[in-house]
Amino acid sequence: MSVQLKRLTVVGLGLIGGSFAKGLRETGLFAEVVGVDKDPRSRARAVELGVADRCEATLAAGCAGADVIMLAVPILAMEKVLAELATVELGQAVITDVGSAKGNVVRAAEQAFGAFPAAFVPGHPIAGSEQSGVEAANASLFQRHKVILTPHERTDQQALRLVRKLWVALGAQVEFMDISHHDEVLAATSHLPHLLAFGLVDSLAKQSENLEIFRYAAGGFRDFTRIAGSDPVMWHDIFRANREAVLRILDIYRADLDSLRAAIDTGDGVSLLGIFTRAQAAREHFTKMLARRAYMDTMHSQDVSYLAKPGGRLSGRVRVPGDKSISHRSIMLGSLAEGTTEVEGFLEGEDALATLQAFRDMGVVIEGPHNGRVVVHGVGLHGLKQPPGPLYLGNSGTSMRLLSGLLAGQSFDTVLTGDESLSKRPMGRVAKPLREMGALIETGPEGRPPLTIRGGQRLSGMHYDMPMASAQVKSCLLLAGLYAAGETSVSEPAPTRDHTERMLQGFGYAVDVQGNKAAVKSGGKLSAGKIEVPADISSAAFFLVAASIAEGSELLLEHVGINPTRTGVIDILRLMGGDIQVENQRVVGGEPVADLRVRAAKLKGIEIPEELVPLAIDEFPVLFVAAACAEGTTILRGAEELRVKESDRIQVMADGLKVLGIKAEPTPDGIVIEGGQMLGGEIDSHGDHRIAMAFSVASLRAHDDIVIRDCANVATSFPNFLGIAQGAGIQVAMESKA
Ligand SMILES: O=C(O)C1=C[C@@H](OP(=O)(O)O)[C@@H](O)[C@H](O)C1
Ligand SMILES: C=C(OP(=O)(O)O)C(=O)O
Repeated sequence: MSVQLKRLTVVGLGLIGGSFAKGLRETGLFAEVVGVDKDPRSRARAVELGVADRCEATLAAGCAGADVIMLAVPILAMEKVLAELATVELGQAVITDVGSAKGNVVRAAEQAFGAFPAAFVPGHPIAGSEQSGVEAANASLFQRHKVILTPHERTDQQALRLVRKLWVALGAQVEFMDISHHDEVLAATSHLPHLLAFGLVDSLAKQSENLEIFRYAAGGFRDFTRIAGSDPVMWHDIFRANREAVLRILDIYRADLDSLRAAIDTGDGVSLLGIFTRAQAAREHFTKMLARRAYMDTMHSQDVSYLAKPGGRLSGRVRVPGDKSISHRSIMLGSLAEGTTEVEGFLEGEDALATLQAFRDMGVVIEGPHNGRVVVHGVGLHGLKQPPGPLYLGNSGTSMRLLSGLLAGQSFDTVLTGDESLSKRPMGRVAKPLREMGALIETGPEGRPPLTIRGGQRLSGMHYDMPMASAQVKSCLLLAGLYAAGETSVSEPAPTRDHTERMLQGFGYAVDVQGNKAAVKSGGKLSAGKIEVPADISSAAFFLVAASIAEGSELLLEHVGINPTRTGVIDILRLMGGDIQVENQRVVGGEPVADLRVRAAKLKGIEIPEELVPLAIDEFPVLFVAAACAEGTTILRGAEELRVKESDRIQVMADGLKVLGIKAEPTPDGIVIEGGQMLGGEIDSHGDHRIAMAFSVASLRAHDDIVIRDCANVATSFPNFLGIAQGAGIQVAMESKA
């Protein structure tokens, strides 16, 4: 139990000061709460309303013997109050404030006290309301609101801890920020929007036909101008207090407004679309961020977990989302092409969206995605622009590796970053050959992200013999080859997915493929076209295994891409005794597509042929589940690449299968799995989407519930996995936290 403090003094009994006083009074942290206000009516009301125990008219009387003094006066009055406070005997009192700009308060404190007082903790609660005055005081006003504390370098740590504790006691979320950064951020996110709202309403109101205008002013006007109803005096004060920061952001906005004007004036539709699509995406991102915060609040930042109930049977027809590899490439090549590329069936998963956002950041106008439809306004091979900051690629290895090749040939520098999993994945495999071509690339320790790629280098074509079978490395070098002098060729130790080669050819760019070698020459151009993305066989794989292992199942998977460099999962399941029929084969946009009919079958353990490994590389987690349901032993070799995916998929799957009671022994380059009866248990997916989905499928043959932890990343490759899985007959759902 902490000791009760003696006295809190709140100077200024408006909405914020009154709410602070009332809230803390209710916590009982202080023996006494004293209010100071010039206005006798506010003082009387404060006592009547239980905001303060007593009130005083002067600082000297109110602050005597205070442990904490909160300054909640209007921001322009702060200077005067601080000057007066400096003349009062303050003892050990900690001082804090709630001003919406911090630089001016800090300067006023320095001036008043000679030097910034160590006991002063500047702060700013981001909470307000259209109401004002002590009558509006609300003890829960700050609950779940952010409070930004901007300690000065002289601020005492103990004082800071105390002020933080008070805000936390009021239910606020406390964050720390540098003083000038606070003022810049608030100028941009709060002050500028208020200025625009006040300005627009005034500007329209001054028009002679204003009555007519307002009569037709509907939702857009109302939404945009709601904040023009705020307190004019308070805002007048804020713009004077935060003058510099507001002017800086206002000038930036004025320049952008001029560009908008010019685009309208000249009929430049692509620029307008660019601005609107970028804004819409940013706004959506921001809404999600806010929603996630709200969600974390109530859920106490727990992970997303799945609960899979044992048993089930699959039936019906399923169309899984679009192919991830092809979706990435549709954005990349569409951006580098000349003309407009229309994409259908685009995967709206986080990985492909990370690629999309990266190209938006490099100035490409991209419409959508809307129901899988994306329109990319290509800028040509040399039309990308330097992004404003690092390109954040989330969980996506494909984005980072392919982009590194493409960016090595640009005239500008870029930095590529990713989430915790991507930050551990090896990038030396692309950095090394790119450097041999003349690229300048810095990596983090041990060749891991972030990658800094220096622009303006002259790349030379070369031949590279890949030490591992990797479509990402191959694609990376071919993309760099578009910018390298002469010919760039790559040979691979085993066939890997060839979507880059196919799509380049589809865009009219010559790729010379001879056996295991692919080559491009620079100097060509890409011509935009139409792309139809088939359903992703890597996502379909969960259902191929699910229907194979669940007795009595029959399922039709529609419109699945069956590019021969991707069909290892079908071959392996068939070797295990699986019953899969390929129906209605056709070629769509240069990629073979079919419907896959799968029926339950008695599976048997096999030695997986090594040449099938790269052709089923992403499907092994769920194939291991098939092996666990098969009779006998399944042996995998030559698959060490699985150890450097989103997780170490050999180890993580072995650990999970063991939890379920299956004998699974990892080897350096594979695994040995004995088929058997799966029990239930709790599995850690290590944030790996394919592990989470694989164990959801395992539940069909488990004896008990399977709880799968850390499943949020399923959205990277398979949005709405739960909905589709449930529809087909797998009893998996988000675990509800009772
Ligand atoms: O080129 C691609 O789109 C991919 C290639 C594979 O990676 P590697 O090249 O590392 O094997 C695969 O695992 C990944 O999901 C997608
Ligand atoms: C390995 C995968 O993706 P990436 O390398 O793009 O992260 C995957 O989706 O299984």
